[in-house]
Amino acid sequence: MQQEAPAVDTTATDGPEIEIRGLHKSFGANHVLRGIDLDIARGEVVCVIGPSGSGKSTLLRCVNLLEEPSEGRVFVGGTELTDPDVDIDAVRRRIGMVFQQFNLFPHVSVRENLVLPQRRVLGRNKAEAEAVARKNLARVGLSDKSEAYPAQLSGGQQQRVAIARALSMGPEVMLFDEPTSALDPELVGEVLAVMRVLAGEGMTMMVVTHEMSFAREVADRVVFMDGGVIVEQGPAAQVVGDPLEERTRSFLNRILDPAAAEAPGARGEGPPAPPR
Ligand SMILES: Nc1ncnc2c1ncn2[C@@H]1O[C@H](COP(=O)(O)OP(=O)(O)OP(=O)(O)O)[C@@H](O)[C@H]1O
Repeated sequence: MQQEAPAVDTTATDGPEIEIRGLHKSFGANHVLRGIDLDIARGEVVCVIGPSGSGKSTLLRCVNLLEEPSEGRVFVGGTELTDPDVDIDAVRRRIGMVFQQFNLFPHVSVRENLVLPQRRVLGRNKAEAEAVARKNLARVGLSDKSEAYPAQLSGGQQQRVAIARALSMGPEVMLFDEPTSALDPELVGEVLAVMRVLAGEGMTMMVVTHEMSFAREVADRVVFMDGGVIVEQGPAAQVVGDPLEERTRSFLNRILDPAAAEAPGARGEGPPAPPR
């Protein structure tokens, strides 16, 4: 029987799980990524922050070749995605991606949203796909919604289904592109809680987010991008708490509104909201 890959394979490997070298991406005359070098270790959680248009989503999309880099190399688990001879579909299966929009199939149940991709893409039999679906719905706390349709769920629940769907494919790494940006504020926490559990399990994660609380509390490393380059990176306590670069500082000042931090009722610690 075909087994689902474990969330983390601690037996492998020496090199980084994600390796990005000299990555450039242009859309016509718009040179969006201007030489990105980034290594992400197995089990590491990296948050990518930066102003709108700085190239964060494009970077993420280049990591699973939803966008084709104009120049540079990308490796996942030691396999070069940018090698023209690579079986890109096979490599992509090792990479789970969660978007701002959940993109669930609206006309089938939650359970079938998890089962169908496993059957179509991985060729799993029905019983096995159902078992994996059950396991991953439990993992995101939605076992009781298995027979519901997406429209019957809240946005937070739909995003948790989208995460469970990605996990059902047994990925080695998970990419999150602003996974909470489309959610009402009261629903953000439940999605972050699921991501926090995954991080605790040792999943390799690359997360584009404006959620500074998540970056501070969960990320092993924060990468600040501006103008298509990495301006600075390091532990969240440094990059978010005490940035070295003026560009990082002014970005953080813009999003972490000091007025809100000092508002009556604020406790003076942790990031104010909004933005989160
Ligand atoms: N498919 C595309 N075709 C043309 N231009 C694109 C495409 N995707 C992104 N861009 C451009 O690339 C630039 C960077 O966009 P990107 O979405 O990567 O930035 P971002 O940092 O993720 O911004 P945001 O925080 O607003 O999502 C923008 O100027 C955008 O218009």
